[in-house]
Amino acid sequence: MAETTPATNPALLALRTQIDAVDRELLSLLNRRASLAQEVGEVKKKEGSVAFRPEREAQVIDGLKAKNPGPLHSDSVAPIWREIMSACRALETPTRVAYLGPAGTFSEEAALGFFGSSIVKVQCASIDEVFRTTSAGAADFGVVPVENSTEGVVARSLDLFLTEPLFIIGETSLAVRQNLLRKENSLANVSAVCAHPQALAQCHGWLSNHLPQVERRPVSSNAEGARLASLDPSLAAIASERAASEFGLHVVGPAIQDDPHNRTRFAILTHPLRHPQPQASGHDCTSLVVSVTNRPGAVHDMLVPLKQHGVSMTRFESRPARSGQWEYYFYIDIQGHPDQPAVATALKELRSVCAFFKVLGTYPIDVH
Ligand SMILES: O=C(O)C(=O)C[C@]1(C(=O)O)C=C[C@@H](O)C=C1
Repeated sequence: MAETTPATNPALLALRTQIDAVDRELLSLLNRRASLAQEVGEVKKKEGSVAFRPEREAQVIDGLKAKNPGPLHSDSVAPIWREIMSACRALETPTRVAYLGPAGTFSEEAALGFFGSSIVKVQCASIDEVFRTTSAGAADFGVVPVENSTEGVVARSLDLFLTEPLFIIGETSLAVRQNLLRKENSLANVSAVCAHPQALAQCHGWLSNHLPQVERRPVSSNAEGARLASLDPSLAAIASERAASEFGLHVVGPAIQDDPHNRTRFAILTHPLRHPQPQASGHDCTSLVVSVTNRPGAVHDMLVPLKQHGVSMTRFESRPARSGQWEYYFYIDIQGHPDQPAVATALKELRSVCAFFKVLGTYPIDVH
């Protein structure tokens, strides 16, 4: 049974006294760290440089994970230090982050996971608005989904990378657990299931088995679906547990995604005039979008420079170029940073064989 009276066990009391002392030491150390970050902020202001350094944050976390003696689990190191650095960064300058809202979306979870919770949240109504808000400078950074392990690419994000003047400075990925949420604690008499089209697709099998006759209603985000379900008891929504508590809904179907390993990858965007490209962290990725003229062997030729210079490719996606000529844009991720001579040479040679070539960004590989 849960403990309801004050603890009297002397061993427990003694241990808690020690924990209190350690916490006070930690607080004092954290404040020392925060003062140093404030001084770093002053130095950066004088030299006119930016506060957020994704490569430095990645190195801090990588370094601590490598030296962690335990018993603290290594997976706990990244979230703890992300929060510490988020709080320290907020003392240097506010970080305004745009993402697909409202509160409770997976995009919000990704934004908080990447930047920590000491941010200014800028909630947007669509992926287009995240790009526009970040381009216009109403947010310093934007967080957009780019790929889901069940459903594939998020086409709108990839298309906007082509036209918007933003570049990628980071990535983060989330395990996506979808749940059926309702105001009533029952699966009976559901008139429609409201969710983002990606979520409806990720739960296709479960919906076909459990609610075969029920309308599937696409809405702008899962959290918007949850908001609608909180207003109309006949509706159900597919969304996160966070959204359930945000909108006071019951989880009537937990983990209903067809793939138990369902993950979504997000890109962190910024404007090149407001933020420089991150410096090399030692574990970096470079994202590009290219096209080649439609001739036999063109795609093969395009990849030869990567092979010749030993640069490994971790992603290769195609999207129709909408020219009506069966032409495609290829979204490519390679490992490495253009500061590395082999990467720089491979990119130079690749550019020379492409009809279109744009570097979308260079950034530290996700260290969660
Ligand atoms: O090292 C810096 O440049 C800092 O500003 C300090 C710090 C940190 O708290 O460690 C905070 C923000 C930056 O994004 C990187 C690291």
